[in-house]
Amino acid sequence: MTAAWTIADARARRGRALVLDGAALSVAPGEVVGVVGPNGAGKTSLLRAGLGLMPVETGQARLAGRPVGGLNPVERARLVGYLPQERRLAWNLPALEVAALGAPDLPSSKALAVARERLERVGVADLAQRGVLDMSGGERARVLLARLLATRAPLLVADEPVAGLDPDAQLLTLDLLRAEAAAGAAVVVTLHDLGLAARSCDRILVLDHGRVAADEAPRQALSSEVLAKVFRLDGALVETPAGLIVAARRSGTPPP
Ligand SMILES: Nc1ncnc2c1ncn2[C@@H]1O[C@H](COP(=O)(O)OP(=O)(O)OP(=O)(O)O)[C@@H](O)[C@H]1O
Repeated sequence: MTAAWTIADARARRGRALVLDGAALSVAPGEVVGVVGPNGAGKTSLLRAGLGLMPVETGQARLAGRPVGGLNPVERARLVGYLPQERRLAWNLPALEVAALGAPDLPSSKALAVARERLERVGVADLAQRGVLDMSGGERARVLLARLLATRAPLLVADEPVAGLDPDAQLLTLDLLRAEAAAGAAVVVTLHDLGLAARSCDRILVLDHGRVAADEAPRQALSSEVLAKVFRLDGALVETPAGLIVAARRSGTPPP
């Protein structure tokens, strides 16, 4: 099966600093890949480089087997829906219209119908007519998730989609992304909650200083060794009735 997205040997700088140092990623249809790593590890840079949104010194990125650099914006938008980390919005459009921006390929009435359904899925149908700048941060984040889901793209890339969301909305977000994967999409999501990543992702890519420290099933990727080396945590994945969680304390600190 052709991978939905591959990035190989990505090397990139921000200013003079090397922020990607040979990083790689691949995701197949039906798969949810979590990208984790400490602040500044290069997660956003990897996504942006792989989508052709940031220059690279070396590296090859392909969407559905096609080099990203050779795609025009319309072709790229058909292949991937992207939720950037920065939730910046300039215009105070109603939530419904913002969500409908995810479906520019559809006639307006159909795009609005898709948008309405996605707003329902993310639990903010009652805010459909509210301006997105007149909402709480978490409500706005849900509207932007609805916009991502409205793309119906075969690859969904979400950069910290649960930031600022309440616990129920965090779990709902991952459930919705998992449902997209079950329906055949490839999903890549960056997360800081390692337990949520372990419970929700088929595979976890751990980035450390722009390099891949692990790219495996959650139990292997988030081993105690990786938690110590990459995250400077003394900890372990623990099975609970609700699934895996990470129990950890900062390395070198005494138990409570
Ligand atoms: N606009 C920028 N200009 C200069 N350096 C930048 C810029 N954005 C990011 N960087 C640097 O690039 C490196 C990687 O940043 P990146 O945003 O990819 O990390 P991240 O893993 O997504 O971090 P976080 O978890 O904090 O969101 C960091 O060292 C960061 O300081």
